[in-house]
Amino acid sequence: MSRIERFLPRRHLTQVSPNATPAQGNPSDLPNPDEAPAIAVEDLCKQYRTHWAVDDVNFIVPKGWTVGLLGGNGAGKTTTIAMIMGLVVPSFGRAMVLGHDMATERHKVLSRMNFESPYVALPGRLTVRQNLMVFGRLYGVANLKARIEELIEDFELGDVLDRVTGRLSAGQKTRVAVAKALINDPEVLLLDEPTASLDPDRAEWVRSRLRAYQKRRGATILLSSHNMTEVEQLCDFVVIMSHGRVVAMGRPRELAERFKCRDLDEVFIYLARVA
Ligand SMILES: Nc1ncnc2c1ncn2[C@@H]1O[C@H](COP(=O)(O)OP(=O)(O)OP(=O)(O)O)[C@@H](O)[C@H]1O
Repeated sequence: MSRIERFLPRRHLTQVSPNATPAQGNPSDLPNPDEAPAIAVEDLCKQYRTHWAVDDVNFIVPKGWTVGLLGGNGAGKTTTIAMIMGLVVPSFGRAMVLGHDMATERHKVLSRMNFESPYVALPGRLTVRQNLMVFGRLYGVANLKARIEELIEDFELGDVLDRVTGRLSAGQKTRVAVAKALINDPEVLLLDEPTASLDPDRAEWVRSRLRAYQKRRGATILLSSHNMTEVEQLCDFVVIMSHGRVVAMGRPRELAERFKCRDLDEVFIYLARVA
């Protein structure tokens, strides 16, 4: 049995096939079934009092893939991501990143990963430049000044660099937060609704920056989003959750065919009503 098959969910639909190709990649980008996935979520559960926020979730994210974690409000996406980051300890099961159990060994892997969410604010009283310096030092970035200069150029931060972060517009804060998330050139990037507060034009701009980063770095991205068009554009594969459980997995187009829907939007609405 290959490593990928070991992570097959017990009850739910298609897992990433070892013969699959990332949609955004090229045919040589087959996931190696014997290579450890970048992220492996195994029998993951989180109980809050009597409520199971995450209930026996299994999936993998092969190296270099972009996987979307979808589901309605309260489905368990943020709790799953928090366990993958090692911020919430699972009640049962484990979340592995680059071969390390995040509940016990996150110190070994934190410098190789990063996170962005518009709901997690950067320190508001620091200027943008100070925030980038602080997070760069926390992540132990070598040649930090040069890395910050690259990010200023990539994310067009020159005009806000010496402004206090807390007083920026939502769109400007998102640009800074994505730049912060890339400061350590992460191999694994977790994004919780990265474009939630942006207008369509800015959202597309951020997606283009993320695509460029993923391509240059070969990074692995796990992305939660309520924007199905965004997911179709960015993701090779999606995992859909409802009430703490995985209810469907597959490539966006395959899922639409499987559920006889026109697109992922319709799949989402269908599963939200029946799952
Ligand atoms: N710290 C907590 N204490 C108690 N219950 C919690 C806690 N965190 C999350 N929950 C509950 O767990 C469930 C899953 O929440 P979670 O935030 O993971 O969902 P989500 O899929 O990210 O939702 P949304 O799309 O609305 O952000 C919800 O019912 C929520 O109320």
